[in-house]
Amino acid sequence: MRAYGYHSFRDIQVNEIDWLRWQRLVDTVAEMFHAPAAFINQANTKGIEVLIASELPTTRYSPGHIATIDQNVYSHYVVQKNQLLYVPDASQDPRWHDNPEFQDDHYISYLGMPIIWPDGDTFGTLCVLSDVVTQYPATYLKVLNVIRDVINADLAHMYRENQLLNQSYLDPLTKIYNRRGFEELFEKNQQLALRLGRKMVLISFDLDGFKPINDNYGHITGDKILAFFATSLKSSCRGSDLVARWGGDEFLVLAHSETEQLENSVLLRLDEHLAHQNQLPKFDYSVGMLQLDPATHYELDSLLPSVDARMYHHKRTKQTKQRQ
Ligand SMILES: Nc1nc2c(ncn2[C@@H]2O[C@H](COP(=O)(O)OP(=O)(O)OP(=O)(O)O)[C@@H](O)[C@H]2O)c(=O)[nH]1
Repeated sequence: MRAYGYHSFRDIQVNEIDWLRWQRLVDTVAEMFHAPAAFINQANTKGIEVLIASELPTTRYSPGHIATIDQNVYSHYVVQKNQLLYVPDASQDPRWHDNPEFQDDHYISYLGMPIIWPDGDTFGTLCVLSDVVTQYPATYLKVLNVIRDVINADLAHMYRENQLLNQSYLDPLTKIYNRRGFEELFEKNQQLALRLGRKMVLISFDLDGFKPINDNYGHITGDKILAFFATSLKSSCRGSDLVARWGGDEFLVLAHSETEQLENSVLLRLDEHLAHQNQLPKFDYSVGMLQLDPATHYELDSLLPSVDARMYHHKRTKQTKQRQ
């Protein structure tokens, strides 16, 4: 089965206030259904990811939990069919006998509805799971439907607001975020990393000898190099990473780091991109990196001198080697 190619939620800004409202909705759903667990899940390239989980001791999955694309979980059905699914008793329904939610975690009943992006794609699910056989009355389904409509409306609002913001957040030459966009989205990404317990890494890039390139080949070629570097950098990162032109020939990336080697793989992919072009003069870059701990709240201003110092150290090391 193919991964869902939908937008990542991390591409759009979510205010803490929206998170809190969604948390209240999910907790209310669990309470109303007397259910041990309720969730808002997102279908993304990793599978089905829990975004919001009911805050109950009986809720077995936390935000960030992922059911991969090959696991036969209930929400895949809702997303793929884009329709409601009610399973009152999975033990009576052979479709679910290999579902780990049922087999391993004993969630025998499921009621879920699709949440929809404003462009019509399925965003994910609002769902209630139970460890006993259920027989929900029709009014319960109606109420869940109304709550789902509220979430759809919230999502549409965030999406539109984001589109407007994005216009003032983009650098016109390179079409990646500008300084303002990076500063604003840094905080949102930090909140999300904290919520999902994810490490992040801040990476600073500066092109080497860019002034002589401008002087020798002209400003237009300089512009093309900046645009090419930005595109290469963006495609070397994941959709959810924050990639920005900080100014001039300086770029910043804030990457969600799930594996220790993430930053190295970004650089490997970037070098591969840069090596596979022969239309523009060859150029190189210097890079500095800083690991961010999810439990610490950082101010961007206080991180920049450290990450820049690492980048300049790299630049000086290369310059020294070249002189030898
Ligand atoms: N073509 C072009 N050049 C730009 C743009 N913005 C800044 N620059 C030029 O980028 C150059 C950056 O110069 P420096 O910061 O000294 O960098 P450098 O020559 O790469 O030197 P090192 O960083 O020490 O390797 C300056 O000459 C700026 O005029 C732009 O939008 N387009």
